[in-house]
Amino acid sequence: MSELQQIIIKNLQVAPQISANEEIIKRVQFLKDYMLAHPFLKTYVLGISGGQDSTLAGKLAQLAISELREKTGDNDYKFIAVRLPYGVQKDEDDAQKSLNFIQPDESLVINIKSSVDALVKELNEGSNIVVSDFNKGNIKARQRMVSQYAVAGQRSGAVIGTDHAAENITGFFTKFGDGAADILPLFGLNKRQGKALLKELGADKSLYEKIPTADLEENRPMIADEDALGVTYEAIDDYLEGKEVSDKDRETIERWYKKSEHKRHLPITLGDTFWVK
Ligand SMILES: NC(=O)c1ccc[n+]([C@@H]2O[C@H](COP(=O)([O-])OP(=O)(O)OC[C@H]3O[C@@H](n4cnc5c(N)ncnc54)[C@H](O)[C@@H]3O)[C@@H](O)[C@H]2O)c1
Ligand SMILES: Nc1ncnc2c1ncn2[C@@H]1O[C@H](COP(=O)(O)O)[C@@H](O)[C@H]1O
Ligand SMILES: O=P(O)(O)OP(=O)(O)O
Ligand SMILES: [Mg+2]
Repeated sequence: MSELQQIIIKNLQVAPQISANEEIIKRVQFLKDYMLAHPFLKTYVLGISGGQDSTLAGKLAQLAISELREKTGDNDYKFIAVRLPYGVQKDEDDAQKSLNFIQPDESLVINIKSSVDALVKELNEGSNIVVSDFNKGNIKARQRMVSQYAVAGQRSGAVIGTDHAAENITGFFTKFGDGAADILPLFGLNKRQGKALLKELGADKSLYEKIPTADLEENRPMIADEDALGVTYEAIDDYLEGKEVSDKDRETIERWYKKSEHKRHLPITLGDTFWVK
């Protein structure tokens, strides 16, 4: 294993082997402990897309909140699931399947289309900035962030993020979009470990075998993360478990890792040295 691979595994806290059951217990406990340590907080808020990660994070959050209610007798504790389609979502059925599995205390729908389109129009007509389809995709991700924080702000909530090691390593998230959150219950897991947790939780296969997509671009609808990245999650997961991968896969993974270093830090300040070559 190269020195960089060892550093990445250590930084992203990935274990080569896990017990799915123990990971579920540990992560549900983490969500409960955080809330109990901050009595002002009463809700967890999370966007549910129909993908693997939000299904898992949502289920863990609902389990944590249900247990908190039972333990404290405080019925203000709630998990709030938020559907955030841009117009009509192609895979809405999957999102409904995910909600059905999670059984959230509350379920909201905030359509981000009008606000995203209004900003794109204003940029174009007011400032002559023509927004590309790719950049518009990142605006969608950031509008989802704004929406979730609006709900959290009204409901004494904390926003859950779904970032995990297999996304974090390549920086495959929109900076301050889906990358912005208050708490990350999937941190340290790779994609196959996330699948194992969903299986242990009794999720339908279709929920964890779904092809991962950010689905942000209109010119390339539902494009698979793996196609956008040029590397498979199998290879990324192997790399994160300290296994050998092909030279090509290693180069691709490490290129993404280096390019996205700035996303794994708070805004850069005087005195920061992580970026110095
Ligand atoms: N269809 C899809 O799958 C899809 C669509 C859109 C985005 N994505 C993915 O989501 C991610 C987001 O895209 P992105 O990374 O282009 O956008 P981003 O907004 O997350 O990050 C780019 C921004 O980061 C800042 N930045 C860039 N380099 C920096 C540096 N060295 N130091 C400090 N700040 C820096 C700049 O503000 C820049 O606009 C990518 O991984 C992309 O592939 C996927
Ligand atoms: N369409 C969506 N509805 C609700 N929440 C969404 C939607 N798309 C994305 N999200 C949230 O963002 C994260 C990251 O998604 P990626 O597929 O990894 O880009 C996702 O887990 C949801 O919480
Ligand atoms: O974040 P999600 O839930 O959309 O999962 P995926 O990244 O697999 O699309
Ligand atoms: Mg997705």
